[in-house]
Amino acid sequence: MTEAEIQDIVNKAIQARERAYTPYSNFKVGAALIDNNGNTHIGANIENGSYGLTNCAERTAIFTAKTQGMESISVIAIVADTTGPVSPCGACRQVISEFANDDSVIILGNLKGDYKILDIDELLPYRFKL
Ligand SMILES: O=c1ccn([C@H]2C[C@H](O)[C@@H](CO)O2)c(=O)[nH]1
Ligand SMILES: [Zn+2]
Repeated sequence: MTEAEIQDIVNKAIQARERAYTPYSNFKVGAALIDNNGNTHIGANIENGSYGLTNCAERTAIFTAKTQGMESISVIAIVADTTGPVSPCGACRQVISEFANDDSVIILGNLKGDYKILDIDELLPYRFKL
């Protein structure tokens, strides 16, 4: 990916983050995903008063994308207001793994513009797969 392409998808994740519903943690996360068809999808974390029903930003984006015809993830960018690049939770790593392949580009960022790029083996080593 070019630097401009990286910035573009990270910016979309930053915009998606504004849609987060976080009355309990006040920790907003945004995600933007480009699927194998070249379509872009966004997601934000949606919390719930029962806490455990909270949906993370990455999973919101992935479930939306799958519903709209995604077969695999080409690129996913995830951002939060963290000191370094955001680190996705274990559940989200497993869900990303379900739709990732060896070429999937996973961009972890923050609002300051720090980012790191990983592949799925780096994000979730020795992952469960049927
Ligand atoms: O990978 C993650 C980890 C956490 N969160 C959200 C869930 C919750 O709303 C808030 C605090 O855990 O951050 C995400 O969106 N993605
Ligand atoms: Zn998560």
